[in-house]
Amino acid sequence: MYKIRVRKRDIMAEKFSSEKAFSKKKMFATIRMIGEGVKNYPINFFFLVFVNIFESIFFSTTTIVVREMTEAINNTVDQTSQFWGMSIHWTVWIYIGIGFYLCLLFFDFFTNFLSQLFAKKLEIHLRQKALSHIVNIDISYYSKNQIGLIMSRIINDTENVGSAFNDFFLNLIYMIASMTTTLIIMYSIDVKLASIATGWLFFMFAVIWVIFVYYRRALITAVDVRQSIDADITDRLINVRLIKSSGSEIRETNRNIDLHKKYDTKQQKVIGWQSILVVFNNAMAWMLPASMVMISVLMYESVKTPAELSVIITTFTSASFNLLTNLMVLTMTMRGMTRAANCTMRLNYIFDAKSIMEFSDEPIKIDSIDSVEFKNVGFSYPESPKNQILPEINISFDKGKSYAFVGETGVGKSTIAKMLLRFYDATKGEVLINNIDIKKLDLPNYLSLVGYVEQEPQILYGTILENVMYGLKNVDKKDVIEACKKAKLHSYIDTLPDKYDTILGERGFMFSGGQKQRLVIARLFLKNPQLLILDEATSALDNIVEKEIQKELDELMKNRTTIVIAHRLSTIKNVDNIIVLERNIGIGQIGTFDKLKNEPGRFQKLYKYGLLK
Ligand SMILES: Nc1ncnc2c1ncn2[C@@H]1O[C@H](COP(=O)(O)OP(=O)(O)OP(=O)(O)O)[C@@H](O)[C@H]1O
Repeated sequence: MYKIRVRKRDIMAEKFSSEKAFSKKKMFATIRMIGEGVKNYPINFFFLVFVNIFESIFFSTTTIVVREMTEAINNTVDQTSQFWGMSIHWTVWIYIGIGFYLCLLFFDFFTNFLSQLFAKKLEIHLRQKALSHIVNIDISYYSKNQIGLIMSRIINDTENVGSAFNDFFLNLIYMIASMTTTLIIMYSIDVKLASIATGWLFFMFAVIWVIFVYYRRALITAVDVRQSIDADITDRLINVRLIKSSGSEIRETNRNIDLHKKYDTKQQKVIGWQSILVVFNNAMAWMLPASMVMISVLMYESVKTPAELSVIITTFTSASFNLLTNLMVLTMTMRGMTRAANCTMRLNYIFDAKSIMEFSDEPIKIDSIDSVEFKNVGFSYPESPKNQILPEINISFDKGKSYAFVGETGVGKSTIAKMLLRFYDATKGEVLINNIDIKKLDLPNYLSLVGYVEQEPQILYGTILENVMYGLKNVDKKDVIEACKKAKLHSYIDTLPDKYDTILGERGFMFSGGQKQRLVIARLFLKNPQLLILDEATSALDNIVEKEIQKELDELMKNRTTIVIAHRLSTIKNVDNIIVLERNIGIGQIGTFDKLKNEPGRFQKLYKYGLLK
């Protein structure tokens, strides 16, 4: 029994504009994402937390050193202070202070080192996870989502989650440890003054929180605009031929300037809120120590000796500086939290996208393709489920025979190829390979027996050798040369200075259409597939090149089950069976070329009106 695991029947498209509201769900999602880093790199993380806590405690205890030193200096008898039953001279306090300072530097170095390391590891982990997710997801995801937007998110948001983690999590730990230590010290010295400082802190925290609500929204909007520009740029670069061939360079440049104007406006808002925050922090930074001095004098001038008063004033001024540093840290924490939450939300648009395909838990491997059958197959694209492309279709393809699908444009010929490659599953009925539902097969194993040539050959940036070998195991250069000879490409490659090591540009820019087709054909000679699918493989070529390529294809087709999707007469003339697809009917006619040519029906019309060229 083979179980079919049904995944969520829901294609989630990437969102172009992110949700603005902050929610608990998003916060937990952020923590979960950082948690993935913790799970994968626990030693790095725990050392980091450890040194960070120590750094913050060392920083806060400087207040004690300041207080003890002031007390010792004010002690006119022997210039010592009493600390935990010991009399310590003020000069010794200087050495202790230097010791604390050096420890602080030591911990500061390791906090920085380990935090950067953790952030980068988290970034790499998320990049790999995102890439693995988007190559595994089914092809319909790409009909709804812009490549540029996905790329922008993978590149920027994974990096930002890492750095935002440093801002958020480390500063949070630092702040909690340091603020707690400072407040404990303050309360142990003077409860009233410590309470006033605490009240002050709460007030500042409330104001900073409000500012952050607006800052977050402005930031989300600005990043949305930038990412949609990134997506737009990628799209234009992919289609640079269109820009060049239509002379649209200036129009494109101006369009880009306009798009960036919008980004500029949105960024001004973000910068505005950031500046308000800085001014507020600075205003408070000046006021708190001054207020502490004034309040200390007003409260204690008449009840304490000048020496006691000077100890209180120095200690509280030093402590309030520590608190203010913590407040700066709080701002960074909140900024980090904002960025981390925003990036997580956008990355989750990618991670939450579910595949709509059904995969068997125990996929079946096959050694050969002996039969191919469409049994009661009906199909609508998941992207537009109401539009039925193929009504019920029944047909079987015999081993070693060739078949050609013909029909008007948009009737669903390429859809047949897409189902055989399992880009899509039939909405109704079954596609059977060796009488097994294609859904139950081990897909990589099945596809290793299938060869596919399409109108626009897929060429990757890399050498000719890498491109011919792509997706194949256990092949060497000798085999590649042999295959290129069969595809009549070798003599051309031989004229290139770097021969098989010649780098083909992006999507094979360096090759002509015919050469690209030949490269794909060479790949298939090398692969030696049992099922060959030719989807309008020669329709983009001129007649002369097409004739040459067709010879190579005929050679490739020999004794292989071949399914051709065709527009050209020359492609289908020699196939064993022609299948005529008709809209809303499905298969209208089947027969050899000679039979259908002489039989009244759709095929004769296509033939007579020259629709098959
Ligand atoms: N991803 C998709 N989502 C929704 N509809 C689609 C999708 N891909 C194709 N279609 C529609 O499905 C129909 C059949 O497309 P298909 O590419 O199979 O036609 P075809 O017969 O090969 O056409 P042509 O001869 O022009 O290449 C078309 O109407 C097309 O618009």
